[in-house]
Amino acid sequence: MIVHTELRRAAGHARRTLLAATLLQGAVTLTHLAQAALLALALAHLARGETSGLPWLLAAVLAVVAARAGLALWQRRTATRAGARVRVALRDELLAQLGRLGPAHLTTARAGAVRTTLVDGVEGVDAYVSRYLPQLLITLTVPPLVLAALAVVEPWALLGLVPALLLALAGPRAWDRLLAARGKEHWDTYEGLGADYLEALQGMPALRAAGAVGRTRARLEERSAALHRATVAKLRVSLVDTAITDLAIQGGTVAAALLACWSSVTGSTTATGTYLVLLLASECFRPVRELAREWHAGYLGVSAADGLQALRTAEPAVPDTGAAPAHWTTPPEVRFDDVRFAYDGTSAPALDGVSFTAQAGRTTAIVGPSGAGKSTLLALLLRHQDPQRGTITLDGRPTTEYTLDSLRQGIAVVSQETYLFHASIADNLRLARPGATDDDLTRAARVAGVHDEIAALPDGYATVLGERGATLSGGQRQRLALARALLADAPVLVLDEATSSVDERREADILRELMNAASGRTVLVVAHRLAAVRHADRIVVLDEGRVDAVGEHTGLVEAGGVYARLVDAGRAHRGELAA
Ligand SMILES: Nc1ncnc2c1ncn2[C@@H]1O[C@H](COP(=O)(O)OP(=O)(O)OP(=O)(O)O)[C@@H](O)[C@H]1O
Repeated sequence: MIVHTELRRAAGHARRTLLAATLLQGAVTLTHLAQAALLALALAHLARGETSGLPWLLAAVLAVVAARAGLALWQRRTATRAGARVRVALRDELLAQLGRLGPAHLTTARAGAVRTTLVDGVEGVDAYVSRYLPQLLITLTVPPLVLAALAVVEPWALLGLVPALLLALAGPRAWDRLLAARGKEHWDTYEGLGADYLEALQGMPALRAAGAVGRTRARLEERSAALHRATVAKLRVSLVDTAITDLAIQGGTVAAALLACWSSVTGSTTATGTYLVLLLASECFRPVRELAREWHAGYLGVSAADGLQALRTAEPAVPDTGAAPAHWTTPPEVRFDDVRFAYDGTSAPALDGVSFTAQAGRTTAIVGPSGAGKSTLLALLLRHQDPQRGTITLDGRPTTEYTLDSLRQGIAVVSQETYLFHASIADNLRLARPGATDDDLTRAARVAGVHDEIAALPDGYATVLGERGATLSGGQRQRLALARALLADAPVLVLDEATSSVDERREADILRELMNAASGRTVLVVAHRLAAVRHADRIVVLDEGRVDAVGEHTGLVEAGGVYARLVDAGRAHRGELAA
């Protein structure tokens, strides 16, 4: 009978439908009571040898049975509708929250665990809210009413029924704490296993390359065995619950029957009274029995409630307190001013005293050795995190003053990690702009240098991609992601190693086209291959979290320093490849 606050909150998403489902459940229960009363009357008639009224009583029983079938169907449909409403509302809410939390959340939470909460946890809440909760309300109201009715007919029967009912309802509560602990253990193991499987599936190429498939399989087997142990431990406690309930129900019914027989023998009650006690005593416990059954269906929801609450109430890495919409009419200037940022748990800052300006409508390249802080800089611009010191402004306004949604809509990003969905190429492109025409798609794909390859596919833009775009090469995936970002038509375009999987010649072509297409946007490009950024209007050289130099390609090469060393290293690398 555990009612977690999160589950009560979830029920609020379909309050009226749930109320209707509960009332219908009450009506179904009343048909059971009516049937028991009618049968008791029929049996009493038989005992007295009066057969005249019997056909009417039996016809009434049949009518009640038919009414129950209809009501039960109606009830199930209403409960299913309520559950679906709760499920949809909950998933909507959680997805919006995940959007607010941003990628920073997934560096601490495992994607598979979040998936389990979002899919299985929400399914569990549906079962709990739509099946267990209505039954709980019926159980708390109907048996007391039946007892009140029996008190009028045969008060002695209450001597057996009341203690049994109290034991059936309150007895299992002694195990609630243990059950909650076992439930949490079970859910944590279940979530962990889900996360492990997802990681193993996504990392299969790496596991195969490292010859680690066998070891991973053994680890997953051990995890499955741990889940089995947690399930058995949970069931053991749960079965004790059921055993106590069953014992109380059986004991109470037998006690009530004996007391009714005794009253009948001593002549203190009529035949009708005796049959009513015999049949209604069992009906008194029906809601308790059904509650125990629904408990097993809704138990997953109880176990998942903590996880759901944690996800729903998790604090985003940055507060969304800005009010200004990031709707710039002309491309904004992007300015970093004395920015310092250190990741949690690290002492050395990833960026320290970083100041530079990316001019409005121009292309600024950010280069530097691995670990220099380039990706961190872009993450701060997108407010996945906020700097601990300094400000980042767009159009003169700090990023913190813009609403998060509009800020992120105003900045289109193509990163090294492209994500394409299991959908057609056209649908993948239209993610950025659902209203884009076919001509818009073609134009963007041409600039990104992928149109000819798409057109050569048998289904062209209608070609359905495998999961994560698996049917395309790495370079094709990146160019599609590039086309998608161009379609977004955002005033700021960020390319984070966006052409790293594309061969060098094609990269130069794409970037030339891109500069033309993006003219009028503020573009920030991060690229390892310096040939890709040599034509940028301005190059910012980062080294160990600090700005080493800012300038143009020729000037930076002449000045020596980090940039010149990177250029030399690139030449040497190309030479090695050519040799
Ligand atoms: N999530 C994180 N937690 C802790 N430290 C991090 C995290 N991400 C990056 N760092 C550290 O911050 C520093 C800057 O990393 P960043 O990824 O910004 O460099 P980068 O220039 O983009 O490198 P690369 O060119 O290799 O992608 C590095 O020292 C890195 O180890």
